[in-house]
Amino acid sequence: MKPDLATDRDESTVLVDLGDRSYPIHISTGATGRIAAALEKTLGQTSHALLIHDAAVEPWAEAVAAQIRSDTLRVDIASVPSGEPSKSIAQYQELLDWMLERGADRRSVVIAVGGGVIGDLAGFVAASFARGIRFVQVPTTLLAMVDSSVGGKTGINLSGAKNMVGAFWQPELVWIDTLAMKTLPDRSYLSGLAEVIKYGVIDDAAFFDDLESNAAALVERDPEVLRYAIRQSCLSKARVVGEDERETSGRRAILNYGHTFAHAIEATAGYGTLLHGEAVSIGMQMAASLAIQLDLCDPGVLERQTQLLQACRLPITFPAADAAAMLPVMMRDKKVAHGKLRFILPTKIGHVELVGDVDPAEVETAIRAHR
Ligand SMILES: NC(=O)c1ccc[n+]([C@@H]2O[C@H](COP(=O)([O-])OP(=O)(O)OC[C@H]3O[C@@H](n4cnc5c(N)ncnc54)[C@H](O)[C@@H]3O)[C@@H](O)[C@H]2O)c1
Ligand SMILES: O=C(O)C(=O)C[C@@H](O)[C@H](O)[C@H](O)COP(=O)(O)O
Ligand SMILES: [Zn+2]
Repeated sequence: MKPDLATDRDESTVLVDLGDRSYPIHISTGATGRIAAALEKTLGQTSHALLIHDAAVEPWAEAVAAQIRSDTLRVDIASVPSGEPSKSIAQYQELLDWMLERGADRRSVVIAVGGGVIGDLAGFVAASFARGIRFVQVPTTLLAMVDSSVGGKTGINLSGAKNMVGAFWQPELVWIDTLAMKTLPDRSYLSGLAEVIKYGVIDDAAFFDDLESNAAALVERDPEVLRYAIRQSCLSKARVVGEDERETSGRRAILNYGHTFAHAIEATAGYGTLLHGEAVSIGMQMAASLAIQLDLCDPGVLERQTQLLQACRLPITFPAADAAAMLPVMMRDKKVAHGKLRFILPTKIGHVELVGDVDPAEVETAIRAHR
């Protein structure tokens, strides 16, 4: 079925300010009928686009392709199987071979249409093909709209380590149209709310308050509340990425709140068993418990976080969590420095810190608290 591209004209733009790598995040409900003009404005004249999409959003990808295809712009389309296992070396290689076969060159542009899996995978293809070609993010999940399409972290998984192979490679444009979410299943939609709540805990106490007040509307996908949540999340992410693009100063690491636990859960449970956002929800619970154990914050932080996650119907425990299996995987976390684990831990709602040299016994206790 062809998606309805009707617009309600409520649009805004957030700038990711990175000097000559700056780009806009365009947020709308129904502006995809104007994506061709936006692409031309951003990229100038382009003759070849390689559109890589999640198999589940084929109609949306076809609609985007129909908008941009012209006598002067050829659009090739590749469909990728849905799900986390597609962030693999095998799928990456298949796409590179396809790019070569389709005659891609340094003037071609990759367009990623899908959730975080497609954005990360297609972004890494763009980052590495011919040593890097331009790419555009067209996110179709809430999680991709609020997080993965912004900031230029691209990559694929190794069997025992999430996102272990990849590159920082910024898109030229992020095109968010919330109409794409009309077909998004509840489980995937709700998992995106975990990363939304993350911004409240790490960076914006007032936003956390708003989320508490509007949790029911958010779960019901109220369009106005949703656009507000997407915009606030993108503002937070853009600001943090603008301050520390490649996670060198430690500032960007705050976006990793809950992720040391989450990535270990994802890898040990098997990729795709839990959605990334679900693992992040449980990981944030473990991180908040660890912070309380280390006397960094009071239990009220965990209580408020628990209530908001539950109001958003997110999981807060993982009964199969296996601390003995998770700890060695956690040692491969990208924040590990000089062989020591480092965690992003809250001191209060709206503020987190990078904490090093944590006793593994405390980590095990925090994992067990949420089994
Ligand atoms: N690069 C980053 O900064 C960053 C940030 C956060 C997460 N991530 C990565 O993102 C991935 C998770 O992203 P996700 O939650 O979007 O998962 P996903 O890409 O797997 O999408 C979730 C599910 O929704 C389906 N889907 C997507 N759009 C749809 C639509 N509009 N209608 C119907 N079905 C649709 C997909 O087929 C899939 O089954 C993880 O690999 C995670 O590591 C990356
Ligand atoms: O953009 C970032 O920086 C993040 O940490 C955002 C996370 O939500 C995201 O899951 C990211 O892919 C994790 O990065 P990694 O460096 O820990 O693999
Ligand atoms: Zn994440």
